[in-house]
Formats: sequence, C-alpha cells, structure tokens
Amino acid sequence: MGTVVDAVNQEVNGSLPTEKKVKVVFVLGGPGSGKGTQCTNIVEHFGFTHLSAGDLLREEIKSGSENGTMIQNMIKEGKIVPSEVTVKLLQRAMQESDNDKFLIDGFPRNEENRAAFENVTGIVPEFVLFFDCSEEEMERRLLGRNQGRVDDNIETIRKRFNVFVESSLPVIEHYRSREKVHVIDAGKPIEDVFKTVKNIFMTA
Ligand SMILES: Nc1ncnc2c1ncn2[C@@H]1O[C@H](COP(=O)(O)OP(=O)(O)OP(=O)(O)O)[C@@H](O)[C@H]1O
Ligand SMILES: Nc1ccn([C@@H]2O[C@H](COP(=O)(O)O)[C@@H](O)[C@H]2O)c(=O)n1
Ligand SMILES: [Mg+2]
Repeated sequence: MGTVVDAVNQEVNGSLPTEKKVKVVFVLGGPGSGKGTQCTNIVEHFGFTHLSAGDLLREEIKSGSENGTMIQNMIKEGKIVPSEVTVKLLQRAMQESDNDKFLIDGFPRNEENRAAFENVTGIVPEFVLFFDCSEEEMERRLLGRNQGRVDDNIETIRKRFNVFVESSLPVIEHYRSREKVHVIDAGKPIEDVFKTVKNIFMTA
C-alpha cells in the first residue's frame, strides 16, 4: 500500500494534503503486447480501476489543455511526455476515484517517469506485470488495431519499439532486480494470456 498526497487540491485550493492508501500494479510491455486488453479482463475479475497513461494523455489533448499540442507531437513521434504532466494526470485520476486498487498501464515508461511517480506520490507498486511479446507479433497487432490512433503507423511503431528497448526495458530491469516482476508470455491467444494473469492475481 502507498499514499497519494493530493497535490492537485493543494495547488488549487491551498487545502492541507489529504491522504489515501492505495494498491498499485504497474502493467508494462511493448506497444501492442496486449496491456489494455488484459487490463479490461483484470478489472472485470479483480475489481481494480484501470488507468492507462496513454489514454489519459489522449484525453488531455481532447480537453483542449495548454499541453495538448506538445502531447500530440510527442505521441506522433513515439516519444515520452515529460513526467510532471503524466504523473499529475495519474495522481488526479487516483484521487478522484472511489477505488483504492489501480492498474497503471503503460507507466512508468522510463527512469524519469519511475522516479517522479515515486517521489511525488510515495507509492511503490505491489508488483509489476511484464507482457513479453515479439516485435513481429506486436507490429502485426498494432497494424490491425484500427482504432484510428495517430501512432499506429509503421514509421511511429518502429520509433515506439526503439523507445521501449532503450528507455522502458531498464525500468522493468529495475523492478526485476527487486523481485517485483511477473513475466508473462504475451504472444499466446488472449484467453491463454489471461489464464496466466489470473493465477498471478489469485496468488498475489
Ligand atoms: N494475445 C493477443 N493475441 C492477439 N491479439 C491481441 C492479443 N492481445 C491483444 N490483441 C490485440 O492487439 C491489439 C493491441 O492490443 P492492446 O491495445 O491491448 O495493446 P497495448 O499493449 O495496450 O498497446 P499500446 O501500448 O499501443 O496501447 C488490439 O487490437 C488487441 O485486440
Ligand atoms: N507513460 C507514458 C505513456 C504514454 N506516453 C505517450 O503515449 C503514447 C501512447 O501510449 P500507449 O501506452 O497508449 O501506447 C506513447 O507512445 C507515448 O508517446 C508517454 O509519453 N508516457
Ligand atoms: Mg494500450
């Protein structure tokens, strides 16, 4: 369990920080490895709230935020948005939720994300899921996703794969060395992957 200090309320209202004890599981894996798909299943069976960092950033663009253009450009280029933006969105979403169990999908994406989240919220994840999948399979899935995402084109997909290897794998290694990571073979069919995921949550 960790605590979320309500920095948003502090800034806006000047009120004293309120604290909420929460349980966080980080859901990591390459682009198209099936993080979002499996999070939907976990929510249904285990009562977590799913927070996708990518979805929160896309909502921020749609909301007309002053950061919208910057975020849009970063996503098109497959780059990682500065942590202060993403951590604030995650922190606000946790604070506004009635739940105390969160699946944080696609975050932390790099060392800066990881350190900023820990420093700002004081939360250490209960454990980390790593959906391990070949680039060939992830590329096939992303090109077939058809959700109109600006980053699901071959040029951006290649950039996202490079960012994953260079910046995100070291974060997984950080948690692996602390024995927090469950590696899941994500190349299997959706139902088979979920069987493995289910076992992890039932025994955790
Ligand atoms: N195990 C699987 N086998 C085949 N297709 C899958 C599997 N898991 C997910 N998919 C499909 O692959 C696509 C990508 O899945 P999903 O959106 O869950 O990936 P993601 O890891 O969240 O990707 P991103 O990082 O880009 O958000 C979707 O069209 C989904 O239906
Ligand atoms: N921690 C994060 C998460 C995402 N992004 C940006 O959003 C893009 C899409 O993310 P998905 O998880 O939905 O694939 C990603 O490529 C980044 O540009 C981010 O900056 N930081
Ligand atoms: Mg996703």
